[in-house]
Amino acid sequence: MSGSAIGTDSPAAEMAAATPTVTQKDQWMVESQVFHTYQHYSSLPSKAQAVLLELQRDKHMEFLTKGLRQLGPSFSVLDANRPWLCYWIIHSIALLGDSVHDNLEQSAVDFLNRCQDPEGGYGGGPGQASCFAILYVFYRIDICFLLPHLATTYAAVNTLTTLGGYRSLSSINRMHHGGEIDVRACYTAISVASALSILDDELVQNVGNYILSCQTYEGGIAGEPGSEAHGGYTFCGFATMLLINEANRLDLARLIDWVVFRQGVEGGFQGRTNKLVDGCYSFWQGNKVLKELLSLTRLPIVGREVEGGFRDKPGKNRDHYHTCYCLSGLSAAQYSYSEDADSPPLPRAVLGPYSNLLEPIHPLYNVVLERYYEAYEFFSRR
Ligand SMILES: CC(C)=CCC/C(C)=C/CC/C(C)=C/COP(=O)(O)OP(=O)(O)O
Ligand SMILES: [Zn+2]
Repeated sequence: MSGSAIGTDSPAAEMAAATPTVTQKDQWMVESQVFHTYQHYSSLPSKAQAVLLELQRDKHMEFLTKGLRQLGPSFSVLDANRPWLCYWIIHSIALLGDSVHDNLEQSAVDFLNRCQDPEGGYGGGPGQASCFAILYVFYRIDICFLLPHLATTYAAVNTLTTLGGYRSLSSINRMHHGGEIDVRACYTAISVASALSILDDELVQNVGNYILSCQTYEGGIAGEPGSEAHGGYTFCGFATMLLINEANRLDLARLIDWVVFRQGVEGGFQGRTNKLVDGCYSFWQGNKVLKELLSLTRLPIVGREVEGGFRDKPGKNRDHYHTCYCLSGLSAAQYSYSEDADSPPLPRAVLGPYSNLLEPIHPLYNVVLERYYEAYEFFSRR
């Protein structure tokens, strides 16, 4: 899909003509150069080097589909993160403009359905409560005992939105009671309620006051009142304030200052003061939500381009979380200059060849934009 976003009269044709042939050795040279850059805090790769940074879509797809298959034929691996793994992998695949095979899609929908609590919300997997987990492990009794949780509910709803279609969207029961208290919980609850068109005054009551109480003296937002400001929670807090139309209550000038100063000289963002940059903050901090900052956004090139997948920083192992958020941050940066989703980004907004262009995301929910529209249509009519 990404390729088709390039118009015939697009300046991408110019860029494509200028793109040199890239060997695997070039790829490694560029990556090791960036690694060197990262180690010594000097400068970003030059334009000539950047043009060699071609996204290895096939390798990323291989890594991602292998990850889904490793969950087992009915996603039976015992891991409380399975709804998150589904989201990180399936959203990454959608960002690459690809889709999962129909039988894997069916397994994902069935699995998430088994994680769903009859009262609403999703747990980390069927059989997550300890005594029932023992039954599950020893007797393979999939009794669907659930411990619904806001974070896994967000992951499940975003996965089902990304899969799209009647089978997937109609499997969501739009009810849930209770939950934990912090800024991530505010975001996951408000994001899910908004995406499913069930946001109401009762749910929104006091949420803005709570988030205001988490904005720190530095200007960023902490997970709880009195804690340190952090990029992940700053995204959650700010996105929530936008979703409930209360963003202007925050001290936006200090918030912007805080985010700008989180950008490292090597490109990319650190999550908090005096910490190292990490690829996932390219989404949490570099996202279009913080629009004023977009012209400053640069991505650390942390792809494991030969084997597929992305990682926190060079030297670390690849994982599905960082693959999801590096690709999400990359997409946000690529579309940062675009006025609307219908006009494809200019080549200068796409690091490397124009074929690196990913699908656009909805910056508040972090699902591919067209899947968000489909879900919006679906739920706003029910
Ligand atoms: C919706 C959703 C999933 C939200 C999650 C938001 C998020 C990423 C919160 C970050 C939590 C946190 C304090 C990480 C610090 O990890 P660290 O100390 O290992 O990292 P650091 O050195 O970069 O701070
Ligand atoms: Zn990270």
